[in-house]
Amino acid sequence: MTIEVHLTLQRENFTLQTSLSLPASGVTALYGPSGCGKTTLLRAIAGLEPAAQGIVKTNQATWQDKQHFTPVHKRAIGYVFQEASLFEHLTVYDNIAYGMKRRQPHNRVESEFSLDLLGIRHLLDRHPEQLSGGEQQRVAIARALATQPDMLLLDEPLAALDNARKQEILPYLDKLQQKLSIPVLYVSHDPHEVCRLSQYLVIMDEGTVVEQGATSSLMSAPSLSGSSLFTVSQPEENQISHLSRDKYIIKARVDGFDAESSLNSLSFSGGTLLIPGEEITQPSVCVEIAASNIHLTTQPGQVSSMLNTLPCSLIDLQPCSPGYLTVRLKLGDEILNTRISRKAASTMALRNGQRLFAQFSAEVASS
Ligand SMILES: Nc1ncnc2c1ncn2[C@@H]1O[C@H](COP(=O)(O)OP(=O)(O)OP(=O)(O)O)[C@@H](O)[C@H]1O
Repeated sequence: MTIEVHLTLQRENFTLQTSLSLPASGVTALYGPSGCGKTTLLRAIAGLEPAAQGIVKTNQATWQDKQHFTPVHKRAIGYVFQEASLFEHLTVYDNIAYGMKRRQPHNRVESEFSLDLLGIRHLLDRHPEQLSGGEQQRVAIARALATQPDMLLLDEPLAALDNARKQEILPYLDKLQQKLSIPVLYVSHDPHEVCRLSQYLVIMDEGTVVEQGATSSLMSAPSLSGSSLFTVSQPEENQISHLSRDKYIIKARVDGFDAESSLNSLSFSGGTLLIPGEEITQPSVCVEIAASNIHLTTQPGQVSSMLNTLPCSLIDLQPCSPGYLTVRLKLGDEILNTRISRKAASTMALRNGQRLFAQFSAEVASS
């Protein structure tokens, strides 16, 4: 089953034109530059943009088509904005009870369940001003879930939080995405959040959908690899060092932890990754690999301080700066670039299509 969203909205200086078939469960991230129309799309799905024409269909109902338009209060939607916008004069309990009054007749999400899932049971008697920003957002999500929606819309729910508060709330969002049976549409500017929380990804630009697909495969799609959408660049000091400072973000599943050597083992399409440190408790994480940290060898068995040695194939070599070449590599489904001197490329007799081994260290990405 899918959610069908085919909408057009004409504003004076902006046109939204989207055609989407989204998974009816899990988290779909809407990602794209500021002003590309992410919020407008969420608002149109919620029925807050009556001028938007087209079709919005969920598993449960048709909210909009040529013949009819279900008003916003009749769409079974939970909507959370950047700011928690709780009722200041009400306690946490009463804020959530307010959501329960707007309950849809068919129950899908238990309020009790979301109190525990979001870790807010101990906050029920407090007022919003007695809560941290992260706690306020968790209450706002619980209030939205209390309406027992068929779909949860989260519009950059972490954008107003500082990094410490973001780190505090992310594990709750991890749990939410594992336990909720309803679909979640999650707007974000942040590739780390997209990678960590979503299974499906919609990339937008100028009111249209540029790409859509599984997050793990889209993040490394060749068509995006040059766009820096999912590479994290530090400010450039000079052009030559630019490439060597890029980082790649890969979504990996956590498979196990070896307590003796404090080593996490994770898997992705390219094989098994080893990451030292504390035990990772989430089921999946985003992993960063610095392009400058990728070393190439023609043999797998060479001893190295890099923990990971994975087979890859060389797609092509391009000149990038005097004495250097950019090497494009395919590692599982991922496409990664690294830089190598012309001299090393000639010593290793590198050629397109060659099978190589990439040695690198990886770390868990922090948002
Ligand atoms: N109420 C409005 N009236 C007219 N134009 C609007 C209105 N709200 C947004 N816009 C315009 O519509 C376009 C899309 O805005 P929207 O807020 O959907 O983008 P966004 O991708 O969510 O941006 P951001 O990431 O900065 O929140 C922008 O050009 C914006 O200026």
